[in-house]
Amino acid sequence: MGAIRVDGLGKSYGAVEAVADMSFTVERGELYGFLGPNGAGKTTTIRTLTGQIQPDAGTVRVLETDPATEPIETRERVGILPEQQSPPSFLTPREYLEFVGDVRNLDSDRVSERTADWARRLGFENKLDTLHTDLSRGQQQKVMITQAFLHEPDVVFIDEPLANLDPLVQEQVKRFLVSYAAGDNAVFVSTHNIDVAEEICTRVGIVADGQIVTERSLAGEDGGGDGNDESLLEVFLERVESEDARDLPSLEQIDA
Ligand SMILES: Nc1ncnc2c1ncn2[C@@H]1O[C@H](COP(=O)(O)OP(=O)(O)OP(=O)(O)O)[C@@H](O)[C@H]1O
Repeated sequence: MGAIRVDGLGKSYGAVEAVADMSFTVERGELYGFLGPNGAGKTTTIRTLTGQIQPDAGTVRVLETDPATEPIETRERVGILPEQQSPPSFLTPREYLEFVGDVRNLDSDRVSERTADWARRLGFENKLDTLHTDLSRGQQQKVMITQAFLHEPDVVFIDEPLANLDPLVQEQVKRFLVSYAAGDNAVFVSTHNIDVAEEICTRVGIVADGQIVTERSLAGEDGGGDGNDESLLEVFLERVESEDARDLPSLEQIDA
């Protein structure tokens, strides 16, 4: 019984086949990295897993629930940090997080407590009552991270978790994600950042043309891994390099 189960998922937009016969499972305790080039189908997969769009084919289950038909259950047990989304410009972080807590059925004392904790942890205590429109991109990202974890979800989907964060906060967030997954939760991270995936993920799936082309176990916290010496970057380039990219000159050729 996986925390996330995707079986034969297919999704097209008109003539564009974004995801084709995709299957994978993520267990509790895993920090799973979803790696792939632009247009590989990562966002489309996350959108089906979070009930934002319906699959054309196959099944998706999050905590044994169908996110498209049971969105309320999903909302209470799942956290989402969507791609390139900002908190509402006309609200302050405190107001927005109160709203998120309300939607997720948290009592207001817990919301205040967790808001204060997160603001302290990520260093935005002095911005809690400032309108989002007056916050920097990085400060807005901190609020988005907070909303994803506010209700201590069992499963979290995060698109580019470290976008716009300074190196110090990046380190804190990376450590938090590792410890959160280790606490019997499933953390699913979509990213282009191969180094970060290699550093924090327990397992990665490499996506190309709407399918997982390979999966790899990494060292993670337990020092495990699948004993493969090839770097993740090498595996990535090998598996997703397109015909077009192969035709491009190498950097050495350009220098010459
Ligand atoms: N709303 C849409 N209408 C039409 N085509 C779409 C739509 N959304 C995505 N696509 C197409 O589906 C394919 C997969 O897109 P998707 O956004 O899932 O990729 P991605 O892996 O998240 O890419 P990126 O890393 O660039 O964010 C692409 O070819 C894209 O152009």
